[in-house]
Amino acid sequence: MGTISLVISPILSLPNLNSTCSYGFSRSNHRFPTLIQNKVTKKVRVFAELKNQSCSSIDFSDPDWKTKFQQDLEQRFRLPHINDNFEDAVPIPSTFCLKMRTPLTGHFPGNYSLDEEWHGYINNNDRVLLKTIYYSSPTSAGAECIDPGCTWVEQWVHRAGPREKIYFKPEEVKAAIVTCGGLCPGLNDVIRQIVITLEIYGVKRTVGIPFGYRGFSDIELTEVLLSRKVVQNIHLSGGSLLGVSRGAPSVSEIVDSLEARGINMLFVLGGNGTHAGANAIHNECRNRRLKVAVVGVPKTIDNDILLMDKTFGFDTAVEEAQRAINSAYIEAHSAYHGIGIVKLMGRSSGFIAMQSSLSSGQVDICLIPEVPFNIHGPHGVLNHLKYLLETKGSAVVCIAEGAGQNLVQKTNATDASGNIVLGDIGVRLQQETRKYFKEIGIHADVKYIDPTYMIRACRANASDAILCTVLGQNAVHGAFAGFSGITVGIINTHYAYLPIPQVISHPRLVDPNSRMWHRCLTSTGQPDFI
Ligand SMILES: Nc1ncnc2c1ncn2[C@@H]1O[C@H](COP(=O)(O)OP(=O)(O)OP(=O)(O)O)[C@@H](O)[C@H]1O
Ligand SMILES: O=P(O)(O)OC[C@H]1O[C@](O)(CO)[C@@H](O)[C@@H]1O
Ligand SMILES: [Mg+2]
Repeated sequence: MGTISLVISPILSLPNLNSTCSYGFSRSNHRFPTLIQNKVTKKVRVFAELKNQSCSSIDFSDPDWKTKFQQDLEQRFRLPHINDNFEDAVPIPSTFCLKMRTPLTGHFPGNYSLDEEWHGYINNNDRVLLKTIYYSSPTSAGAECIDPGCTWVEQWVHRAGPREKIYFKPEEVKAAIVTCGGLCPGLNDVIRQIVITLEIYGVKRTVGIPFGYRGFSDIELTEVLLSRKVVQNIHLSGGSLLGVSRGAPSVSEIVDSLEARGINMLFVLGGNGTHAGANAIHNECRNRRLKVAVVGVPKTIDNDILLMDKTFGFDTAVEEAQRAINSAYIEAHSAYHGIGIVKLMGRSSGFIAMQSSLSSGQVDICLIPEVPFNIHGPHGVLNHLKYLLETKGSAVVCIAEGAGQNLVQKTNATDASGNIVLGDIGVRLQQETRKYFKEIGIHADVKYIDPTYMIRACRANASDAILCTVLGQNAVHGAFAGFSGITVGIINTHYAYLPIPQVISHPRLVDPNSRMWHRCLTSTGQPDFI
């Protein structure tokens, strides 16, 4: 498939607020922007994320800036392929059948002609449009602009799905699946679909690596044989059939283990840390000239992976959070001057808190990491709670675990993967609320709910189950197509392959200038707390 480098590619452009240059106006105190002067817009906000990108070095007075910019992006979104290392690798016709084949014969039923015009595979030149809104001005709500004039630039990424030609003979494949990081609804659904799809291609050897990357080095842990029969019902429960862990052996140890086990397809389910690991494994395999396809499937209830509409597990988390919020509401509503506080997950990003608040319609105050707030003072949260008790009689607060970290004691601790252990803002807010109302002599009945692990451990809801199914299948198609160092995601409701570094350079964040955050504010009716 020399097509990888020869594609007549639609031009790719910078993709997302969270990973691109972005010019626009923020409604309130975004924690990143710095103000710079600009001829066109007088003042534009440039998000710190662009430090990773080339935008700051673009000379917009150059008439060719757009072309140069697009060439750069096309390069960045090019999918790494085993052909890069094995130029003589010869593809074979896909063994993945789009028409039903009978399990007994392994053949297509009749009426399938090879020269049929429609064959249903994805063409390597197919693309998915990353951005679908034309912003006529950087002042438009949520505007994500590349240049100060907010020029329209088409942004394309590679469409996911089965290719006509494959780079692995199924009988030579030993595939492995590993699930890392924290739990997330849908892990079992993805494992199941990967196993099933591999079998459809004709793979006979698929194994699960137990307890995340740890399973590669811990000799007490043995790989689990996986088949359609083994995984048939695993999606009916939450968690991961294979187990998860944080912390890991070195990349070199992992690749030693891959070599020793004869694994040549590795499916890695995890968040940004796991994907950083997957990319490092992919690079190490390249360095050692091993023909191994490493494909990620982004997993995180936090929804903090760049470029994607959402990650699997997020929808379920939002749905499950409704129960906690509703309980907090009922408690608060049934008490004299009741205040219900719910803490939801979201280490760096407030997506779960924002969407759960929006969805429930029962939240009066939503606090997320991306938007600074004060607890005390005339504009503080407590003063607004007082107002709510006086006017409504009760109040519900939904707070993300990563919110207000400047207001809690730093722990200076990290978990086994190196993630910072956060101070408990939920407990702090609860304590401060009790103290405040006691001090001002107003009765307040404060109830605190922390449902975090209950939300993470449940099985995927229907919408996530479908997402998992498509992602799992596409991960296998990507590996067979010869891509490595890639991940798969849903973008504007379509499915795409992306080079791993493009989605993990930093966590995806709620944009305080986005329509969604503004909708949340409209719904809660909360003021700025600064
Ligand atoms: N930069 C990195 N390079 C190699 N491996 C990494 C890197 N960062 C994390 N890992 C490994 O990836 C695994 C998962 O990382 P982590 O615990 O951060 O979870 P995650 O994938 O980010 O998921 P979650 O969303 O649950 O935090 C761990 O085994 C960790 O050691
Ligand atoms: O307690 P654990 O397993 O380290 O996981 C906690 C973290 O995992 C996440 O759920 C992401 O998977 C974060 O929201 C949270 O901070
Ligand atoms: Mg992480």
